[in-house]
Amino acid sequence: MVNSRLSGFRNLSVPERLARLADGTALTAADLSALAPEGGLGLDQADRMAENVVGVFGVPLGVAANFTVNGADVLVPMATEEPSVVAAASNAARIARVRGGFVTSSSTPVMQAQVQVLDVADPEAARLRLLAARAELAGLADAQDPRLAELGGGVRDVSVRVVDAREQRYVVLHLAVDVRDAMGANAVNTMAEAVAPRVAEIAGGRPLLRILTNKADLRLARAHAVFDAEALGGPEVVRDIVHAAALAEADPYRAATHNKGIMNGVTAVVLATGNDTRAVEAGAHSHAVGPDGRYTSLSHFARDADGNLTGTLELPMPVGLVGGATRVHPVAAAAVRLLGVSTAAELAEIIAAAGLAQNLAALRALATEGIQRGHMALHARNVAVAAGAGPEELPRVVARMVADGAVRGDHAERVLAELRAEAAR
Ligand SMILES: CC(C)(COP(=O)([O-])OP(=O)([O-])OC[C@H]1O[C@@H](n2cnc3c(N)ncnc32)[C@H](O)[C@@H]1OP(=O)([O-])[O-])[C@@H](O)C(=O)NCCC(=O)NCCSC(=O)C[C@@](C)(O)CC(=O)[O-]
Ligand SMILES: NC(=O)C1=CN([C@@H]2O[C@H](COP(=O)(O)OP(=O)(O)OC[C@H]3O[C@@H](n4cnc5c(N)ncnc54)[C@H](OP(=O)(O)O)[C@@H]3O)[C@@H](O)[C@H]2O)C=CC1
Repeated sequence: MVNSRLSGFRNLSVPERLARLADGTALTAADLSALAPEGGLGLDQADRMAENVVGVFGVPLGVAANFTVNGADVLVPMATEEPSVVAAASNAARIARVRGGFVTSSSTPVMQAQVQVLDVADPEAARLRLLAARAELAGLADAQDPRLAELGGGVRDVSVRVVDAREQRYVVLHLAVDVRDAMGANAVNTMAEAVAPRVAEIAGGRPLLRILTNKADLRLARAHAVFDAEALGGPEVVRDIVHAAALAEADPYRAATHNKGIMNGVTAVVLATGNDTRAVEAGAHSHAVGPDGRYTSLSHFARDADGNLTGTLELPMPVGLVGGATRVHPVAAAAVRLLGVSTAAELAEIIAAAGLAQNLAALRALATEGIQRGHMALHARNVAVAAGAGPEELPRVVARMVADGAVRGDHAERVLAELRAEAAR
């Protein structure tokens, strides 16, 4: 079993970190070479994944430490260009660990496709006719993907809505499909296109859009954790994190930033595993709109009877282990093996835990010393490089900027000039 408590991991060199991962995880030799600087996505592979390819864009892949999810330790791969994200996730997971880590759950992996029908004379009557034809439509859809049915997936429901829009009243049929371990977009889109002519015939109209909805509200992942008051810094910190979360619930201006903090964690794991970041982002933000139409926070924090902080997060999580780039991209395949997950549901739940961890780390920083100290100390490396610091100069420029409390390009240039003048003397 993996021990995610990687003490001192940050102080190792990259090859030392890789050697540490090789020991005690399911990573293969091929995975390790895919993670090495000269490994990864080759141009040939890249050329098959997208169009007009001229190169490969690298993004740092980090490993968040300290995660315990449902009683088992897990190492969480995160692909992100943003400094302090991996540190913050590890930091919050370390705090969550004190009280057992994250407890997660998820719904059945059901994605939905929509079929829009236009020019229907009596939309309400058409709705009832389509509902009466549910079994026929489900059978037609299932016939498109016999493999999915063999794997225990397939159509779970057929529903019909009448949508009053600017142009007219549309009949919109939904196919709800259990897509098992796929993200499922291609699978449900194929089904939607296949049933559309028959749907239009029954409704007495013209079919138009036949596409999945990214409001994947039937495919939810949830994470919960108790954060120990003392480990957080005391009862005042718990109190102020609750106030910070309350503002996010009430104010869309704050909610957008609060949710961006959650997505710092979510998107990094989604990208690392080769999943569709846009689909997950779209699902998350649509889920953040409550029944009253207001945009609010995806997570909730409260003080429990013992004075500790409890945090919960629920969001759509359309991610897969098959299809898309998940198996094609060698680094994504390595990331999945590092996680040790064998179902899309397990992956979805770990991503929810990473989102909650990220959110807690940011809120704790914001409710105490502010974001700049921890975040800017790590961002300082980028500022120093942009100012022209070489590898030898980097640690000294970073240390001076942090000590001076001035992590800025102009200050980096000044420090660099001073260091070079000193060296020339
Ligand atoms: C940055 C820290 C973690 C420093 O926090 P610290 O208290 O100085 O950290 P520490 O040195 O005491 O270390 C504590 C643990 O954090 C991890 N850790 C600590 N440093 C590193 C590192 N360099 N590399 C790898 N791991 C690191 C590591 O796990 C370590 O445990 P240990 O290994 O020592 O037992 C803290 O200040 C923090 O969590 N800040 C939040 C940062 C954050 O949220 N960044 C995201 C970017 S800001 C943003 O985009 C979103 C936002 C903030 O606007 C969202 C919102 O408004 O809600
Ligand atoms: N709006 C959006 O979000 C859209 C997203 N996309 C893209 O669609 C892609 C994801 O589509 P997706 O349908 O997941 O990909 P694929 O069609 O590549 O993979 C799904 C297929 O894999 C096969 N399969 C094998 N093993 C399993 C298993 N254990 N569980 C489930 N299926 C299995 C199934 O049938 P079989 O063997 O017959 O293939 C299934 O239909 C992503 O690249 C995404 O970016 C596309 C359009 C729109």
